[in-house]
Amino acid sequence: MPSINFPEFPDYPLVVEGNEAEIDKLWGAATKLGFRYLKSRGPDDLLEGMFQMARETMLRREATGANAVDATGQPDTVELVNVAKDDALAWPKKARHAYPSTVNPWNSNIPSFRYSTKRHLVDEYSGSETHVIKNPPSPQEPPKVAIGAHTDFGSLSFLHNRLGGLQVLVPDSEDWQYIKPLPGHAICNIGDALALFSGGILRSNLHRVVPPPGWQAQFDRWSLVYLTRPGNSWFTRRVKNFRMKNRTVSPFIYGGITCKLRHDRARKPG
Ligand SMILES: O=C(O)CCC(=O)C(=O)O
Ligand SMILES: [Fe+2]
Repeated sequence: MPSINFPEFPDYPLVVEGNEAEIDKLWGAATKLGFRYLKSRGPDDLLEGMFQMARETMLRREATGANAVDATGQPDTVELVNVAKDDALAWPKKARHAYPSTVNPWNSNIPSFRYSTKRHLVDEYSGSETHVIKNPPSPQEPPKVAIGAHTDFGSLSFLHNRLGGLQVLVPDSEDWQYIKPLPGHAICNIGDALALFSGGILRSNLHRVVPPPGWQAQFDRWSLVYLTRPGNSWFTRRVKNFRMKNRTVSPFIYGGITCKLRHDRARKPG
């Protein structure tokens, strides 16, 4: 198996001070696995509040199985409550979506909605959102995959979970490995937008959620993930397809960077 630490714990104050060893650790985590632990400053009350909000919301409307988890079309087993950053910051005004009354009181309380960089200005509309996810114990043997293999669509994702079940595909292998939840830590991973912005140097790694291992499997698994996306002005724009060696190449501009997608099957250039 390739040697990779699962995952690293870069010490951010030292990174900011310019400590070479910690910078190397962060760089290694961002380029090899795309996942790392992040010491989080005690958001436990907030987490509990979000889970309670989602419990009340899900009592009104249960919906699972919106996505397939594998190539056979097997549906997922999770329930979600999603809150858009723009609505949270505009609350009690509506920015984009309407929510059940159980959601609104909590919307403006999420500190990670204040995450800000040049491409992620707090006041600029974007697709950033929080997902509160519930996966009930699986009645089936073997238990069903809860969320199928995927990469995250955004820049950075910040995940809080208490039970196991999150697995990453070990780079250059076919092995799935658990990422253990650690008290006082969030799990931070790189998504597709940051992988694109970096020209593929930063890694957006495949991951999935399976029912928690061992004795944990008897409990509902709750997790909260905040998915950041660049502001809407950092748009994606198709340029023009062209043919190359029997392939169609679709260049597009994303956040000012030109990227190229190659389709294996030749299509008529657009
Ligand atoms: O619940 C988890 O542990 C991970 C969820 C996840 O990967 C996602 O929502 O994109
Ligand atoms: Fe994910």
